[in-house]
Amino acid sequence: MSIKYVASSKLPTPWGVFDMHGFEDNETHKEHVALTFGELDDNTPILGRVHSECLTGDALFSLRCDCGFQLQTAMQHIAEAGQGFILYLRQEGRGIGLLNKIRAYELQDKGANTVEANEQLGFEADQRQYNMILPMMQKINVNSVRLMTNNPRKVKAMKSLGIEVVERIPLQVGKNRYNEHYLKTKSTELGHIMSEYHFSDKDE
Ligand SMILES: Nc1nc2c(ncn2[C@@H]2O[C@H](COP(=O)(O)OP(=O)(O)OP(=O)(O)O)[C@@H](O)[C@H]2O)c(=O)[nH]1
Ligand SMILES: [Zn+2]
Repeated sequence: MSIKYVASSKLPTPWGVFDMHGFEDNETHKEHVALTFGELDDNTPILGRVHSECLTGDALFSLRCDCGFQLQTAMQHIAEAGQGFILYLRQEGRGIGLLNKIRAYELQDKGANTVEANEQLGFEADQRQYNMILPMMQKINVNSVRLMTNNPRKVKAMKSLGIEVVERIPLQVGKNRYNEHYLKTKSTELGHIMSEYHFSDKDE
């Protein structure tokens, strides 16, 4: 894998003005983005989030998942803290791509859960890779992190790359009647820690 830094600019948002840094993966030709806020001092653990692309949740206001809510809340927390970063990784649909995610949603509309739908399409439940994180973090000068995530496997993947994750900060936002079953499946099948949520027993 070869990640090339391309350019940086300002990104004004409702929560404050971030700096946006663009990267290109020369193997997959995916274009990834890092957002930073404030001065990043590499001696202190930095509040951050590694967010996987979800066009439907992040841009189209979908209530099927929690992605958009997590992204907005993370940006808000970072702005409030005055310092932090977001890595926005272009691995849509846990790595299967947008059109396959829509295929998976079609199966979920017919009763499959999020894991079964991926498997019925011949994919693993989660096909994401995280190797691009390291060169991106090196470029933005962060090596120690307080990570906003409910996914312990993401923490493990980052630690195995040599990144110090000093704290996992839960990011349990956006539960609604359309994603309750999905969030419960993430907790029971994919290992996400959703302890702040109370799930009803119906639907199982
Ligand atoms: N294949 C598939 N991908 C989905 C589905 N719902 C969300 N995604 C994708 O899942 C990715 C986000 O992963 P999640 O499992 O929601 O969360 P996470 O990144 O592992 O963990 P957090 O840091 O807690 O958000 C994004 O790429 C979404 O596009 C689904 O039903 N099927
Ligand atoms: Zn989503």
